[in-house]
Amino acid sequence: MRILVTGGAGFIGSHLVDKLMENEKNEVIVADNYFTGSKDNLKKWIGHPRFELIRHDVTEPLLIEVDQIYHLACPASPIFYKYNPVKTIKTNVIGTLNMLGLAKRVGARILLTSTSEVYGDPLVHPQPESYWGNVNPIGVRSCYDEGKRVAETLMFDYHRQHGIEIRIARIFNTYGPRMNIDDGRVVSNFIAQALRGEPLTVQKPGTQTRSFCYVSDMVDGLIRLMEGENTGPINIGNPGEFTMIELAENVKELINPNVEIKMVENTPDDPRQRKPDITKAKELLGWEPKVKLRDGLPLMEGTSD
Ligand SMILES: NC(=O)c1ccc[n+]([C@@H]2O[C@H](COP(=O)([O-])OP(=O)(O)OC[C@H]3O[C@@H](n4cnc5c(N)ncnc54)[C@H](O)[C@@H]3O)[C@@H](O)[C@H]2O)c1
Ligand SMILES: O=C(O)[C@H]1O[C@H](OP(=O)(O)OP(=O)(O)OC[C@H]2O[C@@H](n3ccc(=O)[nH]c3=O)[C@H](O)[C@@H]2O)[C@H](O)[C@@H](O)[C@@H]1O
Repeated sequence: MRILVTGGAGFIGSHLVDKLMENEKNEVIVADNYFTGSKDNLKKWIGHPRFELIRHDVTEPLLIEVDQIYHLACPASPIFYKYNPVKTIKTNVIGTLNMLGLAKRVGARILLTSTSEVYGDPLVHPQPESYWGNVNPIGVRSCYDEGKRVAETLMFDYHRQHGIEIRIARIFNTYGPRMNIDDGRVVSNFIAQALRGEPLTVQKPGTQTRSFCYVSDMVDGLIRLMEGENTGPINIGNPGEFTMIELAENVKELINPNVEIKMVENTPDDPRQRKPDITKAKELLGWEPKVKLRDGLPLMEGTSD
């Protein structure tokens, strides 16, 4: 099996590559432009005979021969996807179009890593896949959430029109080693702050919730979805729900009990609550997360691997 992983030099992508490389029948090709990812995340595979790394931007066509495509390429942290929003839209729309074109040409199965952000600031809680969402089409997050919604539409149109085999995962907040320590996402921020002895910056009101999935559980879910028979979309995430104040208290207790918790201003359109309904993943993929937040957080500490 020859497998392309776009965005494979990033956080989730590099853990996925590690897992795929464990199977000696797999050859893995990573295409990445290194915007938020790094070769360092893949250093143990560089030079391996079953591994290839290509510097490539998915907004440009890619002509290779593969059997499966895991399409992850896209900045995921809000500070990075808002940095150049037009580029984020191009990555989601033109990038997904190019990867679907590749899938069509070579007859490959393609999996898109969509996001819980397609539900916007959800009015239904927890969120099942049947919920169509509450998304601001013109806000500062729209390049990402509307971009992913169009990417999902493209996937289904290629499926219906051209018979492409598609899989869509709606990923909920994921954490683990190799997150960029300066990437602004809440778990990496709090851990970095706790290790430096700086106050943990809880954005107001602090009662907003998220559900955090450890990366090994995420990778397991993505591979099961790819190998299974269902197109999705399927939510992949951990249903344990925490307020940002609770998360800060957990990090304080587990990593550095001496740090303060400080309330700071928030950014526009921050979703107030988020928790996956994972009934479909349980029934169709036989998947549910194993790692609890309190067990996963200490695994982040001071490591790059
Ligand atoms: N981590 C999460 O909590 C989360 C949640 C929902 C969805 N997702 C999705 O999962 C995927 C991976 O997220 P992550 O957390 O590993 O993020 P990440 O930023 O660590 O990885 C993204 C990778 O894509 C690469 N990339 C970005 N734009 C590209 C382009 N135009 N061409 C080629 N490569 C490009 C980056 O360099 C990076 O290596 C993304 O599609 C993201 O939207 C992640
Ligand atoms: O899971 C998802 O679907 C999406 O979740 C995240 O987006 P978001 O939940 O906004 O992620 P964070 O930036 O980590 O923020 C989470 C919460 O923490 C808060 N926060 C963030 C940073 C901080 O220092 N303090 C803090 O309280 C934010 O206000 C927000 O309420 C990801 O970064 C997206 O890539 C992903 O698609």
